[in-house]
Amino acid sequence: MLPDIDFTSTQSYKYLADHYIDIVAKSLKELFDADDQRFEKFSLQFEDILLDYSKNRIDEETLALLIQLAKECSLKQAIDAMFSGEKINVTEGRPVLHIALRNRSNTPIYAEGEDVMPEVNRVLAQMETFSNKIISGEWKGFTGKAITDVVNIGIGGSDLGPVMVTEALKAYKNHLNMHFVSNVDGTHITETLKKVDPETTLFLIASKTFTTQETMGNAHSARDWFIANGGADEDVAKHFVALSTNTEGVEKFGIDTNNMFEFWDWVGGRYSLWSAIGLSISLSVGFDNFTRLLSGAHAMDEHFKTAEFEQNIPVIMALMGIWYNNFFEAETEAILPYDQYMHRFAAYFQQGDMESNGKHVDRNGKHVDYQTGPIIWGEPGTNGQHAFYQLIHQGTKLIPCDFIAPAQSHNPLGDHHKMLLSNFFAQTEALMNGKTEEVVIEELKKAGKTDEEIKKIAPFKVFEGNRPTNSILVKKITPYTLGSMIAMYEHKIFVQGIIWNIYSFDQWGVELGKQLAGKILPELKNEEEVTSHDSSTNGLINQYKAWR
Ligand SMILES: O=P(O)(O)OC[C@H]1O[C@@](O)(CO)[C@@H](O)[C@@H]1O
Repeated sequence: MLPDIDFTSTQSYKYLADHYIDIVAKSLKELFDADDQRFEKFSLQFEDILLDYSKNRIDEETLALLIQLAKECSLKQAIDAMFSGEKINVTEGRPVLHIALRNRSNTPIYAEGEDVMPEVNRVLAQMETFSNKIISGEWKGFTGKAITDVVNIGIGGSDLGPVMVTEALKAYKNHLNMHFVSNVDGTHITETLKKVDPETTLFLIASKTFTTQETMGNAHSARDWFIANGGADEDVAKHFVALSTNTEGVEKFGIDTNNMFEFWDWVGGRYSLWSAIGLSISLSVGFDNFTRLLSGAHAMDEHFKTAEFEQNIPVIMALMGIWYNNFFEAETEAILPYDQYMHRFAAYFQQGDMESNGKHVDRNGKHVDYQTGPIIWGEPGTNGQHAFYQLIHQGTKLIPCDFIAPAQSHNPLGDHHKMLLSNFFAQTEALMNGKTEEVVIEELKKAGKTDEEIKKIAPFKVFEGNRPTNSILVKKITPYTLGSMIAMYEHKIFVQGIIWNIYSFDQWGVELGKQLAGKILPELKNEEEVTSHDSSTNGLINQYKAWR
């Protein structure tokens, strides 16, 4: 079972609260000036991934206390509980075994007493065979043509992972055109269908539950379009496949269960890209690259499961986050990949982190009296520098940032990669050191400014610095290293949930909005004035009716 510990009552928490007073009085610059071994002490390498966490507001005592906190929260017990298939998703009564989906060593992993690996491998084999048929052109549409376009219809974990990975691995993609439809806004499916030919398009209906309003709505519209453009009912099997846990729902929609790629309840939606939900990835970059993605994640799983906390990258990342979230009162974390292919990486972990740890009751159902999950956001560098770095550098909010960059580019064009990386290195240095008023004044004098001018402008040009960052340098973003990085963040999220004593694998918070939308939808289908809600909701609905 999961431990049940209030981390704020632990000894290390109390020591950390005291220690915070000391550490906050020291600037990062002072910490670096005092110890020329900081980089060596506060960086870890896992295969081709380097985590430099030395630009954090920590010293050796901080790290020791944070690790002690993890131990006092019985983190190892929790890790073992997940990997051994215990039902740690307690409110849904399920194990959490996305690690089994990428268990390339094939050691037995048990869910409810049954080794899940034979089924995992069956679906992987099905994905391989199908991917090869589509990619090779062996699979034909209803007019005998090969498939040229794949449309994945899904939302949340049935969309964000496939989108992020197919974008991040675009350098590996084949001839198939990939499209992703998620929003129930008719624009999304309409704009996509304009681009594809019913004779050569394959639709993947990706939905763990096969009940999600957006996905079912889009799937029915896609099917209607297919039939209206030459397809017949008997042709649906050649152009529609389902990725789901819900066999009955798939059959009810009218997809042949031979065209169903199954996954299981012990796979959370936001942790499902490793499952049949990853079929679009396999189609886009080939099954071999999909298995390399799995292998990279598996390697990180083994690291997470076995490494001492001091050497454990996901644990260290998690503890840095706890330090800022619960002691520095930072409310957000930015993920800033200096790689254009990784442009959806932060968006992916908006669901991954915020749907996992955006919880306000602990595992006893008691309202917490401390902060839990942070707000996750971010955009690729260098674009973010021209959008929100002003606030990160000179704003009043503390924003811990993860800077991510590949040493090698897939597109080594002229000096572009050196320019990109010069910014990657410079930003964390600038955030750490800032720029003092003395230096500002010196620069303004050199620029020939008068004392009067200097007096006016200098305060606006001062950078406090002392703004913490992690730097994650990866040799090259490949299917393998991407898999490792995704798993690295997944396990960071897990660790934080354990320390905050919350359940990270349910998502009851997404239900109320859906429930109320279900009540409002029929009200929108008539012309009557609506009075059943508060005055705001009534007013909005009635104005909509007047204007439509
Ligand atoms: O895969 P499906 O069952 O269609 O769910 C889609 C998404 O909807 C949720 O908001 C849950 O309702 C996410 O957790 C999930 O990834």
